[in-house]
Amino acid sequence: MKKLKVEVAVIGGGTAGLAAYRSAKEKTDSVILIEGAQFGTTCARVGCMPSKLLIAAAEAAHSASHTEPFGVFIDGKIRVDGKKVMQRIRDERDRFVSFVVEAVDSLPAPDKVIGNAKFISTTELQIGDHTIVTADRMVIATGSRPSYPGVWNELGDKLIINDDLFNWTDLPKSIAVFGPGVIGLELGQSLHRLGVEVLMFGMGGQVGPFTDPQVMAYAQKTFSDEFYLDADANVKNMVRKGENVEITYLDKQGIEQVTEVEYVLAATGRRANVDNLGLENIEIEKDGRGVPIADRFTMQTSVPSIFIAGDASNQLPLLHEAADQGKIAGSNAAVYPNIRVGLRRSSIAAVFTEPQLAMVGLTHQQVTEKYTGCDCFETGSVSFESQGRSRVILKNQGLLNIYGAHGTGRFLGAEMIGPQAEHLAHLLAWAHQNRMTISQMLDMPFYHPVIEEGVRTALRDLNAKLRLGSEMLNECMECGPGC
Ligand SMILES: Cc1cc2nc3c(=O)[nH]c(=O)nc-3n(C[C@H](O)[C@H](O)[C@H](O)COP(=O)(O)OP(=O)(O)OC[C@H]3O[C@@H](n4cnc5c(N)ncnc54)[C@H](O)[C@@H]3O)c2cc1C
Ligand SMILES: NC(=O)c1ccc[n+]([C@@H]2O[C@H](COP(=O)([O-])OP(=O)(O)OC[C@H]3O[C@@H](n4cnc5c(N)ncnc54)[C@H](O)[C@@H]3O)[C@@H](O)[C@H]2O)c1
Repeated sequence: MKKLKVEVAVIGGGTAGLAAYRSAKEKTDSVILIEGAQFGTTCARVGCMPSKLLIAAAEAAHSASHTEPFGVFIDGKIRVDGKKVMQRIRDERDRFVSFVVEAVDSLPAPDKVIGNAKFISTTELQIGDHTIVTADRMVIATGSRPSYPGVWNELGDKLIINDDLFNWTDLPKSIAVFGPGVIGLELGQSLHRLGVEVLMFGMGGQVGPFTDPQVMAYAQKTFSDEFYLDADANVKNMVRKGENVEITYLDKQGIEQVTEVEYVLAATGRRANVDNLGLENIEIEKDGRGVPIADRFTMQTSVPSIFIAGDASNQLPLLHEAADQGKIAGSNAAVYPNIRVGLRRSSIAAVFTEPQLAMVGLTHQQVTEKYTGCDCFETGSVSFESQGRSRVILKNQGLLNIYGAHGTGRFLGAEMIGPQAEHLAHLLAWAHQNRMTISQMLDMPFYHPVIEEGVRTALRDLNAKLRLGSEMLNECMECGPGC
């Protein structure tokens, strides 16, 4: 058994682990990075990037087949070549992965250890069956994996997760997607737009990441209008039938249906990779899901010398959060016990469906919990259905709800479904981090005709409800038509 002794050991070589390694390395040379499978990151290999590549192909197919309302006709058949679609996704994905792998290759060889890490004690790790690492401080950055009912494994290779989909060499004819959450919607809608027959089943009515019932209802209707989506499905049975899966379910009218699909995609949420880490060998405070509890400003767990970052922390499983948390955790592991609070940005999340979905700042649920009882907040809204620029480009679907505080007039948060929500969300997140009031946001420039004018309408609505600024005018003469 090889023995290594270091100041800082980072477990997991994904986005959070790499950020932790880099920031620890700025403070001490005695750092190792332990990777259990392969470098390249979840984001590049099976997450953010290949999913956006699939969405891009779907958008191309969808735009090409929706030109007629503009008076533009494509004579002849629009053909989706599944093999070519998947080839581009895999090629581009491999390119993104290669950049990460190249960066890892450039790190000093002695700093990298390959093998699964397990805690023996708070200062000792067993790596595979070959190395014992003694480290004064550790960072857990082991990511997450899909979580689904174990009984589905009986479907064998007909049950897939996101990782499998991006290795396809062709598109299937049909798929049942379980989980209309972020991953299910992005992948399910794309496959539908590429000509795959999609059935989507949810649980308890949840659609997307929303907590605002109005915005969620809008999303449910919008996606249900496009493909079969039952957000509170009653699936009676699911069995393998040769090369297909037979699903028996009650449809939305309560009538039993039996259908066959080529694949079942489990997109029913993710769980932190902390269950195989030997945490039972150390006394560390965990939440109900067995995830070490950590201070979100320092990423320190209840064992002062152990820090956690990225999806493993189960705080906000997003790429930029993994990078930020990794930086904080790595830096604090290096300077412990003189740990510092790291930069925590305003929260922002975007889902790349069409229409896009986004959340900024406090969610509706958080605002309601914090401000109910004192009648202290209001909601300003805009529908994108009549919004000028959105109508011009025929992307006029969506609803934006913005929350603001009485008295201070401060912008608290927003949830939205709508055109270019990824960009609107950034504007709003920057305003949120700058602690702007609704009036200050309204003092900012708005061009015409742009989708951002819709944000202005919601802000005006909100200010009127907060009884700040001028009364809401239904027809704003100076704004330009349809703003
Ligand atoms: C389909 C999909 C789409 C997504 N799209 C987006 C998006 O558009 N935008 C966005 O912000 N986020 C997106 N995400 C989320 C984002 O990918 C993750 O939040 C981010 O990649 C998490 O990084 P991480 O470093 O925590 O984990 P990872 O990158 O998974 O790294 C963890 C590493 O730890 C290793 N490991 C695990 N256990 C051990 C062990 N015991 N010992 C040693 N090593 C171990 C793993 O092999 C892995 O390499 C998406 C995720 C998915 C699945
Ligand atoms: N664009 C992005 O930023 C992006 C894209 C993909 C993933 N992600 C990250 O990955 C995380 C995980 O995404 P996810 O989609 O796996 O989880 P999720 O929590 O967003 O969605 C899971 C969905 O599955 C449903 N569900 C649970 N059990 C079910 C069952 N048995 N049958 C049917 N439905 C069931 C839930 O009600 C929920 O709607 C996200 O929270 C996000 O942080 C981000």
